[in-house]
Amino acid sequence: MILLENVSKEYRNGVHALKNINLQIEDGEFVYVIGPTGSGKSTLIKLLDGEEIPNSGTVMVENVDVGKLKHSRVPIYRRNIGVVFQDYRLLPSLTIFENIAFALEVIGEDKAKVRRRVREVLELVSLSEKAKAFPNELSGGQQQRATIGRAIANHPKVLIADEPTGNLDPEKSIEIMELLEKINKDQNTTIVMVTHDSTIVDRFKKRTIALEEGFVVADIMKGGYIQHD
Ligand SMILES: Nc1ncnc2c1ncn2[C@@H]1O[C@H](COP(=O)(O)OP(=O)(O)OP(=O)(O)O)[C@@H](O)[C@H]1O
Repeated sequence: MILLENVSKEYRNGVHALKNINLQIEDGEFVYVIGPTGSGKSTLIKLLDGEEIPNSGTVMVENVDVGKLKHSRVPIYRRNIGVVFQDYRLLPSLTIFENIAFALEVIGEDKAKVRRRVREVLELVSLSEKAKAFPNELSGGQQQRATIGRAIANHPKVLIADEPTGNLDPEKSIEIMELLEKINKDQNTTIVMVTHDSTIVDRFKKRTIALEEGFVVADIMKGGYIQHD
């Protein structure tokens, strides 16, 4: 479960990016976070993945008080959540197989187990044929599928995605959404996805949290309002 209680974030330059956010996201939910530019969406993601800490309030992810994590514990915490960005962030000098394997090797998994899991993940994201290719030999959609594969390799209970379809054309965006839905359904992975893409939000209906100027202004459950701050 993800729980934010009275969370505020003010950057050092005085910008109040998030103001008194209260949110609860249950295990296995698939939630969009939408809102205009500068409304605080990425800041919310950064609080969830431990990149930023709140000035006040509590951010709990799977019983971890993320805002109170020691700096040195953040990488360890991140191993148990998957993160996907708009710009893929694959390591260019490693093959797709190695990129996914790397995520498991750093947590000390043994080699045979890593190989088995990477093959499984490549199959799931439909990239088995691209195992030996390098990121720059893949299309944007394929690179994003590889990134998703890397993010879920360690069976995270939570997957956080910041504009995962932001660089893709509509057809490829649909493919990515279908993959995320499959992960959400088959593995019961909780997914929090920031998006600007209203076509996707309209087509794949899900709970939608809307931010404006750092406030949650709507929390819409597949079409019906459930909360308005
Ligand atoms: N590291 C930072 N230091 C100072 N201010 C920041 C920092 N990161 C974000 N901000 C400010 O905080 C506010 C919220 O930014 P945030 O990136 O969370 O918005 P966003 O909704 O993700 O926007 P976009 O849709 O453009 O990505 C903005 O006013 C932004 O300028």
